[in-house]
Amino acid sequence: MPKTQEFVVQTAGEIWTTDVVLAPKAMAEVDAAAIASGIPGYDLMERAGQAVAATALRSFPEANRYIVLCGPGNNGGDGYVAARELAACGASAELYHVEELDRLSGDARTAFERCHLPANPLPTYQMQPGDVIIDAIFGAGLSRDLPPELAERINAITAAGLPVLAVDLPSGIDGATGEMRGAAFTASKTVTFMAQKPGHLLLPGRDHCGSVEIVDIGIPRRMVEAARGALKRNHPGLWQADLPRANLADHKYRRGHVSVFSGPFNGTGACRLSAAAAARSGAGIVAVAARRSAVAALVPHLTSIMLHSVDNELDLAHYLDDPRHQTFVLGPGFGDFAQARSFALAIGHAQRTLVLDADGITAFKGKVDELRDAFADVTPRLVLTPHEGEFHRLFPEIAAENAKGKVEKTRDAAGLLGAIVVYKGADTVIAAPDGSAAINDNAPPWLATAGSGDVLAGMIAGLIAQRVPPFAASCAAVYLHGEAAKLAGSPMTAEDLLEAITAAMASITQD
Ligand SMILES: NC(=O)C1=CN([C@@H]2O[C@H](COP(=O)(O)OP(=O)(O)OC[C@H]3O[C@@H](n4cnc5c(N)ncnc54)[C@H](OP(=O)(O)O)[C@@H]3O)[C@@H](O)[C@H]2O)[C@@H](O)CC1
Ligand SMILES: Nc1ncnc2c1ncn2[C@@H]1O[C@H](COP(=O)(O)OP(=O)(O)O)[C@@H](O)[C@H]1O
Ligand SMILES: [K+]
Repeated sequence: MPKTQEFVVQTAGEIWTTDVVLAPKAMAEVDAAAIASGIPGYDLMERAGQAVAATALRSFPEANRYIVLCGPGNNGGDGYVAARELAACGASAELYHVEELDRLSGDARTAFERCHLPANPLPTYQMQPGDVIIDAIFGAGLSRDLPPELAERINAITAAGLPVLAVDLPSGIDGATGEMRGAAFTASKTVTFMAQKPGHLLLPGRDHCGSVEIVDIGIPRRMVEAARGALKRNHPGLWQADLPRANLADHKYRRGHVSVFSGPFNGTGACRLSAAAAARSGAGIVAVAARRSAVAALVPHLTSIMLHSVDNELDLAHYLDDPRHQTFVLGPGFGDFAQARSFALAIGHAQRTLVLDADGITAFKGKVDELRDAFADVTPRLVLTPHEGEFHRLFPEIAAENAKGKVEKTRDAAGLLGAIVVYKGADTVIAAPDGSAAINDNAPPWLATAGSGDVLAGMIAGLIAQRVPPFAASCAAVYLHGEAAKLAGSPMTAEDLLEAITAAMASITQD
């Protein structure tokens, strides 16, 4: 079974786990569709505000005062409902508004009018120990940087260390991209509605949300599911069914062959990490393909992993004559950019599958078209695993589009290249040319250690070699990589990470 989720939807005690991620625009469309279907918009706001009040009482029972900060839109509307509910429960609730009250309209105005609590301008708020801030200033409608005086106020509250419960999103965090717009609250807890937004999962947004609670406010779940589009939170439910199952009729070649290219004589460690990771991920045979000058360095370090001498393009052509050699890793520690390019292109033209990492990515700086043409196919045969620096190097125009977040950038790169792109980091995004995308959030900080990227490239190849489709293989490998790091614990070396792959796989596979 999939592992338990950190995110839960609560409906009258019922707990619903969901991987749905909706950008604010998609959420607004769902909202509008629900209202068009006959559900009054104000009812949604009532349930949202009541859920916030319930969470405030449950999570911060020790509060002296609940300080509800309300913005000019529907996020503020949720705040007025929450304040009313808290006061009705006998709690001390005080209201502060950030804009002129005459700007309120629609459901937010109704919520304000039904609240019957005095509302004061935000600058009159005097912080006191024991205050709990309910942040209902901006949510999905944040459209620009915060005004400087509001940013200052938020920073002062943060500096005072008062606990913050955010409504939908911490104000200042862009729900679509996770970017901070001038300043942002750092919440202990965030209550959101129906589905996660990219800003809850992408950095820095994720670090500002605290724990995220997803509340069902009565929009039919089928509407949420129908709108989910192609963006998901990465978790085993997405790819578990694609993972290979042990089959008594298998032989080692049927369980997949992975070839990893080595670097030069003094740079063979990276390829050995990739090769070992491919083997640990279940590939039946793994081979290192090395330039002649590196063979002597590799011989003492390889046992179950085979070694082939592939010195030049002619050797590679012979190697590709063997139809069992289907899946390749090129880049970790490779060095020679010209040869990296010619090898990668030859693999592409030979209709094979390639995981291109590290130096293999950098080698195609300014030459993305050649790579795309060599791997052009109906289904992607190329997986690219750039970290931020490599992504900027290969896709400078996409990287410079400041209005776009990591999901859009990864999708654009995948579309441009016709490849699966795994844009690494603490919030790795995996995207396919058809727009499918997943955000990963299980990687512990200690995964950022030398060689862990080499391990990931090998894991992806190891799964692809076992016929897991490349997008599913990439999502699975990224998730298992994070799980393995958690099992290995901190501090961790890339070798420790390798050791933990088996247990990580066992923890999510059924057999
Ligand atoms: N989805 C659901 O199911 C439900 C969602 N609900 C709730 O609705 C929320 C979304 O409401 P929303 O669309 O009214 O947007 P919201 O975040 O209140 O902000 C818009 C206001 O802020 C202003 N503004 C923006 N940026 C600004 C800036 N930097 N500096 C200054 N002003 C700025 C903007 O002004 P404008 O850009 O128009 O000038 C406008 O006045 C959502 O987060 C959730 O809490 C529930 O009630 C019901 C069910
Ligand atoms: N702060 C972080 N928290 C969690 N995981 C991280 C963090 N930074 C990087 N990672 C992950 O660690 C791995 C590092 O890969 P890479 O940068 O290629 O390192 P190397 O080249 O040393 O192998 C990637 O899988 C990346 O997603
Ligand atoms: K908010």
